[in-house]
Amino acid sequence: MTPAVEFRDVSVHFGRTTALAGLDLAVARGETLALLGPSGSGKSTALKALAGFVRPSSGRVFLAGQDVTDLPPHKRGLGVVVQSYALFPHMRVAANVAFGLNARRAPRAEVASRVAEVLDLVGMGAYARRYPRELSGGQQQRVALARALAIRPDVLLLDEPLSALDAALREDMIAELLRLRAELPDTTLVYVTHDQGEALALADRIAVMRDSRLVETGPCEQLYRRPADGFTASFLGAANLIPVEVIHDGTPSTVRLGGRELTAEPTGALTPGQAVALGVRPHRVGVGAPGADTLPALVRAVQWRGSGYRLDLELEATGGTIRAEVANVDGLAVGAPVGVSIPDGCPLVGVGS
Ligand SMILES: Nc1ncnc2c1ncn2[C@@H]1O[C@H](COP(=O)(O)OP(=O)(O)OP(=O)(O)O)[C@@H](O)[C@H]1O
Repeated sequence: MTPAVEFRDVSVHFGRTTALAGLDLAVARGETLALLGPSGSGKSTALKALAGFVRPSSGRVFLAGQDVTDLPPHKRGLGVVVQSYALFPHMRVAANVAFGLNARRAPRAEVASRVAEVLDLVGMGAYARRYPRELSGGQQQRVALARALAIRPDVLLLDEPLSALDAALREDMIAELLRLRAELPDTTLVYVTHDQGEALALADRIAVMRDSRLVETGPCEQLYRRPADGFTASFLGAANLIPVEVIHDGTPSTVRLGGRELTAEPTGALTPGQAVALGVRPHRVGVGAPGADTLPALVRAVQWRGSGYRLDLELEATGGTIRAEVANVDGLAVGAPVGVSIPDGCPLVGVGS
């Protein structure tokens, strides 16, 4: 089926800065794709190239199979929501939401009913007569969402829509967006965020970006559980990347870590003897008394995080430091020797990429 959105080898340069390098990416109709990456990785540039706010230096952008690279933003029929709400301060909520419809010269009665409909959809039906300054940040963002939805876009672009909101409101808005998502099953969503929690909660698929490039893309659960790339593993879930040696390639594979053998899930081709990294999330690292079955380590730092403790542990086998999250530390202090256990079945990352 023709993708709703497609980037074909899209690059964007600003002077000598490469903001986006050779992006190839397709998004299916009705799919929610999160573009996830750290600050400056090129996510917003990709979204702007799609919206028509920046022109690709090379490559083409397609919407429903149509090459829109040369079309101005208002001819692309997209809904766009940005971080800063960008509502018109001198217009009431209803007029803000009606803006795109009026610009398209929609009949007055249709505008009125459509405005009421989308305000209800985002739970803001009672606020039509207010001015933006009379609304909270979360309410303003809902209005911005209603304004983007008013034109019934096939594709909705959201650029860090929750980043101006406080943590509690952000949680509410994620729930709200999920509800909205269920009501608009055919609308394609492209969601830019640097927050892995938001991406995992909202997206069907995540595209991980780093240094202007697409690193890896896949369904959320696959990227979280079996990331092929070390950057994905550490960015999505803060995995420790522990150097290990391949002993036996297969599914599962066997690797050696500090004289111990573990089974691990390969995410690419392996050869015995190869040095690779095991991706182990902090909550899967076991910490206890030193013993024959464990890897010797020293506690380098202890932080209380409310719900538990975060430990930095120096592994004797590698000399490197790994992070663990445990419920309690029972008197463990900095400098104490401990025994670390790593479960079988962690993914081998950075293989073949
Ligand atoms: N108009 C511009 N002129 C010059 N450089 C730019 C411009 N816009 C973006 N860049 C640069 O391009 C790179 C990618 O920027 P982009 O805004 O796409 O990143 P991002 O991943 O969206 O980051 P953030 O999460 O901080 O918004 C950065 O190095 C940025 O400084």
